Amino acid sequence: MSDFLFPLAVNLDRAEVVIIGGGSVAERKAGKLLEANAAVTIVAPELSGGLKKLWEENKVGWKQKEGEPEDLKNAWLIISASGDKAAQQMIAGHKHPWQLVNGADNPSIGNVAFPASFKEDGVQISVSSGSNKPASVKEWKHYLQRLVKKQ
Ligand SMILES: C[C@@]1(CC(=O)O)c2cc3[nH]c(cc4nc(cc5[nH]c(cc(n2)[C@H]1CCC(=O)O)[C@@](C)(CC(=O)O)[C@@H]5CCC(=O)O)C(CC(=O)O)=C4CCC(=O)O)c(CCC(=O)O)c3CC(=O)O
Ligand SMILES: NC(=O)C1=CN([C@@H]2O[C@H](COP(=O)(O)OP(=O)(O)OC[C@H]3O[C@@H](n4cnc5c(N)ncnc54)[C@H](O)[C@@H]3O)[C@@H](O)[C@H]2O)C=CC1
Repeated sequence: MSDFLFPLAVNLDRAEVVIIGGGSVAERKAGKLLEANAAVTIVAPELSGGLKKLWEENKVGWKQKEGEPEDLKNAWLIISASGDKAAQQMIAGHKHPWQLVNGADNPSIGNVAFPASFKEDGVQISVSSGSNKPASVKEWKHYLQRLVKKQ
């Protein structure tokens, strides 16, 4: 991933998002994407409890298998969240150049990252490190939240 990421605020309404992996990381990403009304499909042999519930409630799709090139075809955004090297290589090798990839389990295969965000008074405030510093962006988010609340 480049060390400069362009901040773009995106409308995800009904956008096709494919998540390869069905564990706790996939569950956190799916939760945020559903808030934005994206159309989320999980590809994974097994699902976490939270994702299983979302699938039972018809809120996400589920292909119960390992990720394959075919699964990426219609995705606007692909999220790599399996922690499986073979799946990461499959995504890096088969994604189209115009597709967005979030390398949640391996930032080097991705071109987009999820910032740490909060909303206050109708304004969304997002923090991104431009590299891979999730703990640092989380601290900045908490600092900014405290600052905004004081006023
Ligand atoms: C590159 C990036 C790609 C991406 O995922 O988009 C990425 C990558 C990785 N994160 C890792 C660890 C954790 N990340 C979190 C949490 C968050 N991570 C987020 C973003 C990003 N994480 C992107 C960069 C953002 C930037 O720097 O600008 C946030 C902001 C947004 C979100 O995820 O939604 C959200 C906080 C939101 C908030 O609080 O608001 C927690 C949980 C926690 O801290 O509570 C843990 C510890 C989990 C544990 O240990 O249990 C690991 C190590 C894996 C390992 O070593 O095992 C990798 C991969 C690697 O480094 O290889
Ligand atoms: N970006 C972030 O915020 C964070 C990233 N991570 C990284 O993300 C990865 C996943 O973490 P967890 O969700 O906690 O793991 P987990 O072990 O709970 O879940 C892994 C999931 O991937 C599935 N899977 C395994 N091989 C697969 C394949 N070939 N195709 C499709 N699905 C497959 C499993 O069935 C399971 O559903 C780890 O590599 C970890 O290092 C971890 C914490 C935070």
